[in-house]
Amino acid sequence: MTLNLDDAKNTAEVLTTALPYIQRFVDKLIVVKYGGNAMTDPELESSFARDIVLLKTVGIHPVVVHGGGPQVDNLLKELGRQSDRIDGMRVTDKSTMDIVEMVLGGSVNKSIVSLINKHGGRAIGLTGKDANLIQAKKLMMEKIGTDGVAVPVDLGFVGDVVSVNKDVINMLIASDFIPVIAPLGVDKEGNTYNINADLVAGKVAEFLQAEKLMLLTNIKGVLGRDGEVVTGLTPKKVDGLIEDGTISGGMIPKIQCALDAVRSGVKSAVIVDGRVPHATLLEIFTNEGVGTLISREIDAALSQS
Ligand SMILES: Nc1ncnc2c1ncn2[C@@H]1O[C@H](COP(=O)(O)OP(=O)(O)O)[C@@H](O)[C@H]1O
Ligand SMILES: CC(=O)N[C@@H](CCC(=O)OP(=O)(O)O)C(=O)O
Repeated sequence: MTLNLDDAKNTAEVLTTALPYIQRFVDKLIVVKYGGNAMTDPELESSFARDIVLLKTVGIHPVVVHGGGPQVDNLLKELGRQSDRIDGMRVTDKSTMDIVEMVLGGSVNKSIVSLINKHGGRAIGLTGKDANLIQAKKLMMEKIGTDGVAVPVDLGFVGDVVSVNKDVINMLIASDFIPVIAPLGVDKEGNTYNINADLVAGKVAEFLQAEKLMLLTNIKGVLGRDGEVVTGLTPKKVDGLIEDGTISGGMIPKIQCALDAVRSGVKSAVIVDGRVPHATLLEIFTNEGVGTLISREIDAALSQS
């Protein structure tokens, strides 16, 4: 086979374009939240796995936290059951918890691990229960009633993250593994909790002081009142958009986690369209990125207003 010089030049150009980004992120930790809605197409799943392997190969350290809400819904449906959601959180009774654990800690976790390993990575799957990775407590939620008074809402075995055992993750990274974490947590009494995966990803990024938190989902970014992608988000703006119903459902915990993460020291958080092939690479290796960026600079400057 003869070398096509034009093709080779293009390839070389693409590779050298990536160089400053590789230099910027080398040895840094990037937490990638892979949402259940982004796991819809085998080709996209493969491109995600290859992106993760590529990052690791060039010396960047990805930590994957995955969701799987739609996959849990599917099994519940097959079993003739259903569960309610309140502000994006699944109301989780004991038997729903068993199903959530089976799906997230079982089939979803293992299929991501297998795919990354198939592409040459060294992924290791774990839930927040392994080595007490994610210490949790019952999530307390309140809703404002029509009379303006806050009333407590019981979501069952839904957890909030108390702490993340960063030593376990750092040890895995030091041994060249790619941690793939299912969003389950455990409390001091040994109770298992179902935790929103965005929340887990945000806390993992925070405890590890990651360079970037990337939330992959099935939409081009945070959409405003006219359906446009919103930029320059401030806590105040976000509150307004939630209050008038522009931001709803699963986007509520997602945007709140992104804001919390940057306030707690993560350099930037981005909500990325996981339906774009190689979204992870495009986000890291281009200036434009492919989603709604929340950076510490924007947050600090705009939250004054
Ligand atoms: N203002 C908004 N901008 C973008 N998405 C929104 C907004 N409000 C609600 N959503 C919904 O949030 C969804 C993303 O949350 P979720 O379904 O939990 O995703 P994932 O499974 O990737 O975590 C979008 O697909 C969209 O339907
Ligand atoms: C409490 C709660 O809602 N937990 C989620 C955990 C999975 C998740 O967050 O999945 P996605 O990221 O794909 O939405 C659930 O049971 O669906």
